[in-house]
Amino acid sequence: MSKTATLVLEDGTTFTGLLFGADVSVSGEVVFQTGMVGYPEALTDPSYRCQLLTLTYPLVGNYGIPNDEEGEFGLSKWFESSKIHAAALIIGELSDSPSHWSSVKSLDQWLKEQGVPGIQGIDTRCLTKKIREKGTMLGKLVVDGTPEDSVPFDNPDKRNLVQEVSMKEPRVFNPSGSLQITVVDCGIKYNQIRCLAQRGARVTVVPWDHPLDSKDFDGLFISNGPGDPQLCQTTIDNVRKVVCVENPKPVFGICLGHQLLSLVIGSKTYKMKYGNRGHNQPCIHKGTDRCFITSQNHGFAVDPDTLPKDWDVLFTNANDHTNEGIVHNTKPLFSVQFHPEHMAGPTDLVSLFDVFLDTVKDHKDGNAAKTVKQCLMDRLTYPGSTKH
Ligand SMILES: NC(=O)CC[C@H](N)C(=O)O
Repeated sequence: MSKTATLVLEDGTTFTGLLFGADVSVSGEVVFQTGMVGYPEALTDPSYRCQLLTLTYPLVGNYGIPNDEEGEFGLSKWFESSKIHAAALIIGELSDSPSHWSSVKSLDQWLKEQGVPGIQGIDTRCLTKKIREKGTMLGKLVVDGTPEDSVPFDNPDKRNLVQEVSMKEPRVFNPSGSLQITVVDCGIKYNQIRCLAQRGARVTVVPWDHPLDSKDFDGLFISNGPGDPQLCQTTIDNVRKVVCVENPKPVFGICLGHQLLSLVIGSKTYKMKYGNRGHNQPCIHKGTDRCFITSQNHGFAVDPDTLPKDWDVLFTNANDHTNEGIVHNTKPLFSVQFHPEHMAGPTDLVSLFDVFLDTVKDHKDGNAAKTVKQCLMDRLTYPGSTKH
């Protein structure tokens, strides 16, 4: 018989459910994600660190958990990092009979092994509506028998979470690649490394606070990661040294990387009411007006009204009109808020990696006839369109 557990929100609301996974009480920030699939990828995404992740899809775990096999470039084939980073999983109903060719264990078993608790039997629709009305809240999952006061609320926005998840030493992937890309690891998802390496890059992943020197790379990539971007001052200062120069090497940032690039150039970021997490977020590309469906996982956003004059908005969210990307008008610098590389999400914009690496190659060869802004425009224009 499963133990019961209680989810306590900072406004005093409680939800009681059944414990699964590890028998441990935790606290953090309660967020919701609307994806219908992708729980192995989401749970191992370092951007979810210290978050109690609510999945709005009603039945979770039905395709089980795959074996952690090594795939291309020595990266885990199915997971986005080496372990679960979310603090807890909150769901409606747990499937106890997973069925899929790749499944080797149940979600319950995996969470137990990883020391992460889950709670099921929660009215996730009610919980999500509450978060949408009141905004993201702190919360704790308290296992039956544990005194509630012994688990204090813990605000992850007060800590530099990036430092906790970033690699400690530089590491090279695809050493025979021809274009040298330095990747600042702020909590990177493996598929970002894979997307760069698959396109011929030699990828050197460096820790979040690694000093940067343009002589060391042909292009710079800034990864996703957890927490408030304003707490990454060391990364901001390091990136500024290579970006705010007359002729910077090409730069591409994703999610936290987008927020950090924005802070580097003097724009502002803010905490959103409840963020955007899911695999069906529509983003409009400025210039072609085309709408692309994207995967997202973020709680902070860039204020586009604070962009310097030589920068432009690249994408805007069609639901809430928040900023989804920026691009320099003439220099090879751009970044996006969404995840073009997402494994469980749409691949509409995975070609942004091609644009980045083509730009890196052209710059390396002294061949950059077009701005990256124009290259993005060319790539994203509908093939049959007569408009542009
Ligand atoms: N996925 C990410 O990189 C998230 C970025 C940042 N931590 C946010 O929540 O907005």
